[in-house]
Amino acid sequence: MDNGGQWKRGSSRPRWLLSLLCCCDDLGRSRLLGAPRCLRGPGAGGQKLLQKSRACDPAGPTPSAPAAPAPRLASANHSAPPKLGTKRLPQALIVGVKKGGTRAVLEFIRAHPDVRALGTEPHFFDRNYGRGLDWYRSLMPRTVGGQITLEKTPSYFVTQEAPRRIFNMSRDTKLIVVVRNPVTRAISDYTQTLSKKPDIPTFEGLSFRNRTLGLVDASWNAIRIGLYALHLESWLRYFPLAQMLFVSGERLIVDPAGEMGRVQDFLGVKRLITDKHFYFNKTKGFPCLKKTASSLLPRCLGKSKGRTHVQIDPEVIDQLREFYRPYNIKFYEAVGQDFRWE
Ligand SMILES: Nc1ncnc2c1ncn2[C@@H]1O[C@H](COP(=O)(O)OS(=O)(=O)O)[C@@H](OP(=O)(O)O)[C@H]1O
Repeated sequence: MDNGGQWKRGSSRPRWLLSLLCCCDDLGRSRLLGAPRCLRGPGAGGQKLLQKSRACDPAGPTPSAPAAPAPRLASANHSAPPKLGTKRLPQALIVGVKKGGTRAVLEFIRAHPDVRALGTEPHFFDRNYGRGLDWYRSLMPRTVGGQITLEKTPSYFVTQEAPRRIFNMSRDTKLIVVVRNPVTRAISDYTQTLSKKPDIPTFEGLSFRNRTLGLVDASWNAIRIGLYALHLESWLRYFPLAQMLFVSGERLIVDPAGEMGRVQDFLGVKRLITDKHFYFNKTKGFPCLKKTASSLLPRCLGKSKGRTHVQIDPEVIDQLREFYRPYNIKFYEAVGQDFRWE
């Protein structure tokens, strides 16, 4: 139910004014100056980079709007609306973890007027590094004044080279890591893979090198990603802990405003996203964004977020919980936060 916004029918704003105000972002949304939003179809919160931008009429879906011709601008060469702002390299990144709740954090924080975020995952610091920083910058949304540019690619957290590469871009980059109980995270990850490849072996089968001996296969990605303490070590070689924020994926669901308050403080922006922005959608079973003056429809995340998980043998869950316990404790100690996954 990833609803896009749409402009009110019967708007009295003339079409030429809309065309000046409406700059569709990567999700087909217009955000400037409380401008109308471009119509967005289901699933338009596209996860894939470089997929073609959705066609977006800058005037928005206004079939009943008066068909007045757009007034000519002073200079004869100006057929396109002026582009406001500058594309900047991100000052903050959501670096992980996959299936932690990264999309929720991104969508919630981009409701803030001082934050502009790329809606797709650019995978620059893992897969696309060879394309260079200019390419990376060109993907970014335009920002004005002190607005923060943000992107999220959850695989960065487990990419060995990512910390050094990000440090080389800017040692001041703020890093957000959304973490979740590694056992639930692994099941979520597996559930997603299974939805695309129904023929893969069972979760129970993939989790162990030898199940009878209780030997967990830590080389399986779904297990490996949850070894947060190990991955964290690579980041701490380049960044101080104070430059990292660890968001609880569990609290993000029960108290989105609380976790988003921490995110806003960390980014140094005013706490504008509060409990007034959220409602609990019973059908979805998750918090969603309420409609606001600039976002005319309430918005839940898409169908791939909040899926029903595959049923896993409870004994296997216990074995994995035991397996992760020492890594979790090490992680709590390193970050100074108890996530209560035990
Ligand atoms: N508000 C809200 N709505 C829907 N889903 C929410 C929300 N907050 C957190 N979550 C949890 O986010 C999980 C998906 O995590 P990610 O967005 O990091 O996934 S991904 O790595 O980008 O694929 C997703 O995991 P699953 O439940 O396993 O699907 C959700 O539990």
